[in-house]
Amino acid sequence: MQYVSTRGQVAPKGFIDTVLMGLADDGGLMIPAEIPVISPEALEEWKNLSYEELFQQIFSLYINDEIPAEDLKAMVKRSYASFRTPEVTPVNKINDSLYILELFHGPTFAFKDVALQFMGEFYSYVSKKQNEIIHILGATSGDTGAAAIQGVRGKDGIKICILHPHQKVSKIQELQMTTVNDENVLNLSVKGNFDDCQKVIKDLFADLDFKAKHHLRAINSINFVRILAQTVYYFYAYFHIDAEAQASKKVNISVPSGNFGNIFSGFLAKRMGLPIHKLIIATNENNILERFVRTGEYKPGDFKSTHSPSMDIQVASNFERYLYYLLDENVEKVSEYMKQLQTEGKIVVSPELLARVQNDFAAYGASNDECLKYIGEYNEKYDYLLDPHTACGIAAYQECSEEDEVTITFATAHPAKFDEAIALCMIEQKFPEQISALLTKPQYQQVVDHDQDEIVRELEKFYGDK
Ligand SMILES: Cc1ncc(COP(=O)(O)O)c(C=O)c1O
Ligand SMILES: N[C@@H](CCOP(=O)(O)O)C(=O)O
Repeated sequence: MQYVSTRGQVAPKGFIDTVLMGLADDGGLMIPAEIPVISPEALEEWKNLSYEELFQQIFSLYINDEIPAEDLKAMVKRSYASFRTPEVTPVNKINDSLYILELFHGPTFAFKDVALQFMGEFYSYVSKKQNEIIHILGATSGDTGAAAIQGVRGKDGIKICILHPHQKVSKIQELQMTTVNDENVLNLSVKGNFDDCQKVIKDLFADLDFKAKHHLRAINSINFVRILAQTVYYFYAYFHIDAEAQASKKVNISVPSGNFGNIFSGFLAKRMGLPIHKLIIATNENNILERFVRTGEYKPGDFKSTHSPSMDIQVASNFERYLYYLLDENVEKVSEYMKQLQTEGKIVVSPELLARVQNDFAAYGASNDECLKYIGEYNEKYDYLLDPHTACGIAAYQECSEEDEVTITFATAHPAKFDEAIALCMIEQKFPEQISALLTKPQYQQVVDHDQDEIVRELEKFYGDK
């Protein structure tokens, strides 16, 4: 398997080089040159695999022979040993038309752990095997940062710097990141929003001299390995709903979305042959993706702080990967559209393309009030406490699903991470011990202006010259 850039200016690369490259050197995003298609017979055989076995099957289609099978197996085992359930991502049946895939049983209680625990292992492996210097630079609206830090803290040969928007993440997210005092971790709290943080890191990755000098590696979903690791639970979820529902109903998946990484993994799984009916994009009031699916116009709007802060994102990084497929893998057109986004501030697709978008996705943006309404309603009716991001997923399921369909909604975080919203619903929750323990710990972070030069100076100090 070779990997190419959505903008076509990078020579094809193998798997490990693709992961090390992160953002493609031409400013695009790396994607597989061809997507492998799984036959219905093979899918049938995969149904009974454990999470770890499924992971191994899927990855073996993408990694060539760059990682020996036994090394991959050991990495996967270590990655999921820290999860609180052997199923890794258990499926919970709520009623005959709704299942919830719980993605929050990892060390930092959010779906990011599923891919980032593996990525920590992967970077550690590559650092040792190939003597690579791994200097991770990432941006977070709260969950990626916590999970990435947890995945690599204290690991030899790796340093990690995470930019998060100052006072725009939940208290628990902030504590998860900033109570870590390992020498290889730096938290920069940037006076700005997530889009500002993401722009800074993308600009730094695009500066190829700076990137090479400091050995910058990406952990955000600009990195294809994140996308691939996230496809595993789409397969797992589908295989773990009732056999009868699989056989007689259309199966939708509703995904709380922001940077478009999680749902793009679903798009990939569908192209690999997983029989998903509708992929439902669930957003909050930062509803650029919903507006795109409704109107064909992709235009970042004004940033809003909502009850689901991890999805407070206007510029969805992985949109470019989807655009590549929407434009029939035409790299010139992708480059043209992305340039247009920069110069004119928007992309508008033709009615024909819009029809294809609407065939690929349904979408719904939940208001703040709806988010709280569903938290209260599901707690009362099903005794199930939704986190505010999952509540947006539920709102989208309620809005976009039909009678002959069954929907799997992804629970992307544990409610304890977002007690600010839960408290507004007048619900008192009991925190898991690992979260309560954070409340009394000292914090380590540096507050910086949203100023690239100031951030570069901090990075130069942290990464050093080697
Ligand atoms: C809890 C939670 N839900 C949903 C999302 C959105 O996922 P994505 O950015 O992959 O679209 C995020 C972060 O992005 C998140 O942290
Ligand atoms: N919500 C995310 C934003 C970054 O997304 P990523 O998938 O590109 O890492 C977060 O929690 O940081």
